[in-house]
Amino acid sequence: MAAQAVLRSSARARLLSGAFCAQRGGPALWQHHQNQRAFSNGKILVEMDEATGVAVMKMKSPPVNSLNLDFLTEFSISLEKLEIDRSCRGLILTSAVSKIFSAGLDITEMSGKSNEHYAAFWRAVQEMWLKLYGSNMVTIAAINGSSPAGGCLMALCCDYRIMADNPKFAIGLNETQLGIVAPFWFKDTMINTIGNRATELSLQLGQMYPAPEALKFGLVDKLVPEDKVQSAAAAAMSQWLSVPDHARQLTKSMMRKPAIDRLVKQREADINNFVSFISKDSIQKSLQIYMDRLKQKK
Ligand SMILES: CC/C=C\C/C=C\C/C=C\CCC/C=C/C(=O)SCCNC(=O)CCNC(=O)[C@H](O)C(C)(C)COP(=O)(O)OP(=O)(O)OC[C@H]1O[C@@H](n2cnc3c(N)ncnc32)[C@H](O)[C@@H]1OP(=O)(O)O
Repeated sequence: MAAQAVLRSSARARLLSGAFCAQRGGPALWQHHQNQRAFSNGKILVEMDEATGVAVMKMKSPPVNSLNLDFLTEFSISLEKLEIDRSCRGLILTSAVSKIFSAGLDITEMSGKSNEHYAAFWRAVQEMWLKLYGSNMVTIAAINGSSPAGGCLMALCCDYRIMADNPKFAIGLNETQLGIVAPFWFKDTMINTIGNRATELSLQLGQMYPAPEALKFGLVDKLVPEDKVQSAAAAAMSQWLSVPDHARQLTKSMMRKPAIDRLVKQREADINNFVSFISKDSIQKSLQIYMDRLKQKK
């Protein structure tokens, strides 16, 4: 809990000091309507039901909800805002973009930029993971579309995953297919979900699993028809919220703290490692080839 407390208090200090917000022109304010509250800061919409204490966070950064520096900053601010709100007990993470949950890290943020930019970007990716994986809220991913790499990581950070039963939607950590490597904390998150052997296969092959296969591997917990994803997430949430918060939170922390502590201890080294890896000519070339292929498939 100590690392989590430090994280939470430093993030809270930043939030309250407005360091993030000043940079982005001020915090998004709650809008009230009956027993609903909502705020939006451009790429993310949050709607909270005050009666249930459940917030729904919708990623809305078309075309594919790729995780760029702006998105990640807004995501972390939004999450922190919910985390410090004592009336919010549960979070459903989903997408407002049709057919896509999230395309993962924005590849253009990892190509042709300065080392300073890579470092700031990676710090933001770490921050997203630390906050979501370490959240005290019940977190449920309502995966209503494809979810490669960083998108899969976001889903894996949640406590429970419900995916649309459509074989066209795939999920997985496909980094090796891009010629890059999932860092140890991506790997740890996957091991904690599906176990060591399945993770080894999955990561080495850079495997993307169509929804039915993802269910077999335990990468997601439940499949439901596409139009039932949100209602199934709400139903699962009420079951999770029937457990006393303090007991559930301590249990969650016990399960996740070793992985979180590991990154907290090595945060700067991990950033340096990312920067030296991603700035290599050979890696830049691989990413370029992958991006060219993506564009050519049209
Ligand atoms: C010992 C250890 C040593 C070293 C480790 C050290 C450090 C670690 C180093 C690196 C770690 C990096 C970890 C990286 C994680 C990631 O998340 S990488 C991103 C992976 N994502 C993908 O592979 C997704 C690629 N996209 C797709 O498969 C498809 O786009 C889609 C299935 C998501 C959607 O398909 P469609 O609906 O058909 O849409 P389009 O393909 O036409 O795409 C529309 C538009 O969006 C652009 N785009 C798609 N994905 C991305 C992306 N991730 N980033 C940026 N842009 C993206 C795509 O090019 C199209 O653009 P336009 O052509 O319209 O301009």
